[in-house]
Amino acid sequence: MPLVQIRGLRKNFKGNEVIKGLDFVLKKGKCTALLGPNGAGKTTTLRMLSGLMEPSGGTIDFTDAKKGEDIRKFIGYLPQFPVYYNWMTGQEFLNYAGRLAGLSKKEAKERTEELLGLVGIADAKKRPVGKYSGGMKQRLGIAQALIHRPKLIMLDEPVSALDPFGRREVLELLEKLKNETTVLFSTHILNDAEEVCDEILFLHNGEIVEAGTMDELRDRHKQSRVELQFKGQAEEFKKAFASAGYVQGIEVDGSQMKIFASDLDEATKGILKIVADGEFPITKIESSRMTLEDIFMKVVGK
Ligand SMILES: Nc1ncnc2c1ncn2[C@@H]1O[C@H](COP(=O)(O)OP(=O)(O)OP(=O)(O)O)[C@@H](O)[C@H]1O
Repeated sequence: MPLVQIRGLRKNFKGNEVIKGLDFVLKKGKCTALLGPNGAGKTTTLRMLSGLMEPSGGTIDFTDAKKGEDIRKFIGYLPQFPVYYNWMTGQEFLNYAGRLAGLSKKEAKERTEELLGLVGIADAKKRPVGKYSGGMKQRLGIAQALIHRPKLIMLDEPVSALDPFGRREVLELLEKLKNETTVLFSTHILNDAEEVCDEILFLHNGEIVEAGTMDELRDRHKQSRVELQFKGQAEEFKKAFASAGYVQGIEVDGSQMKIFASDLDEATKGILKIVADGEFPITKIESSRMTLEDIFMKVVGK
C-alpha cells in the first residue's frame, strides 16, 4: 500500500538539471533506503519530499492527505547536519521541538518522555546536548523528527558520520522504528541499507537506476560471485579461469580476482577443482551471492 506516490520529480539549479524525473512509491510501514554516491541527488530529493525545497517539476502525493492539506504534519525530517543548542538538555530540546511542532504543553511533555525511552537516552535527559556522544545526538535528532507522530520519517545520512559504536546504536534504532512509522533514509554505505531496509532505491546522476526489495534486486541480477586472493598478481592467473563455461565475467584488482557466475554451487565446485588441479598460490577463497555493492557497480556500469 503506497503512503507516498512520487511522479516526475525534477530539480534544476540555474538551468542545471540535478534531479531528472523521479518516479517511485514509498510503501506504508516499510523502510526504504535512498542509495547513491556523493552528488547523486539524495539530499536534494529528501529536501523536496520534506517540503524544504520547491521542486522544479513533478508531484508528491500522500495517499491519506485530503486535497490542499499541509503535508508537513505527515513528515519528520532529520537533516544531514542537524544543529542543536548545546546548552539545552535532551529533555528540554525535545520539549521545545514538540512545542514548535504545535503540541500542547502537556502533549509535548508526555511525548518527550516516551521518545527519550524509545531512542534510549532517558538516563541522559538532564545532561546538556553538548555533552552527548555522536550516536546520542543522532538518536536525539531522530526523536525530534518523531515528536509529532509523523506518518513518514526521513533521515539524511543518519549514520555516515558516526564511529562504529554510534553507527550500531542508530542502525538498531532504525530497525525498531520500522514498527512505528514509514522510514526513508539516505546513505552511501550500501551495507547499512542491506542490513535495515526492505526497499532500495538507487540514485545515480539524478536518476533512479534500480529499485525494488533486496530479493527482487537479487533475482533481477541473478549472479553469484567467487572471490579469490592470490599470492602475487591475480592477472597472470586469469586465463586459467576465464574459459570455464559457467564463468560470466571476471574482475581483477591487484592480487584479488572476482569471478561472476549464475550458479553459485556449480561455480564454487568448478573453481575449487581448477585451483586444486593447477596448484595456484591461493591465500583465500570465498563464494557469495551478489551484494548490494556488486549490484550497484553493475547498474552504474563500472
Ligand atoms: N543549492 C544548490 N545550488 C546548486 N547546485 C546544487 C545545490 N544543491 C545541490 N546542488 C548540486 O546538486 C547535485 C546533487 O547534490 P545533493 O547534495 O543532492 O547530492 P547527495 O547525493 O546528497 O550527495 P552527498 O552525499 O554529497 O550529500 C550536486 O551536483 C550538487 O552540487
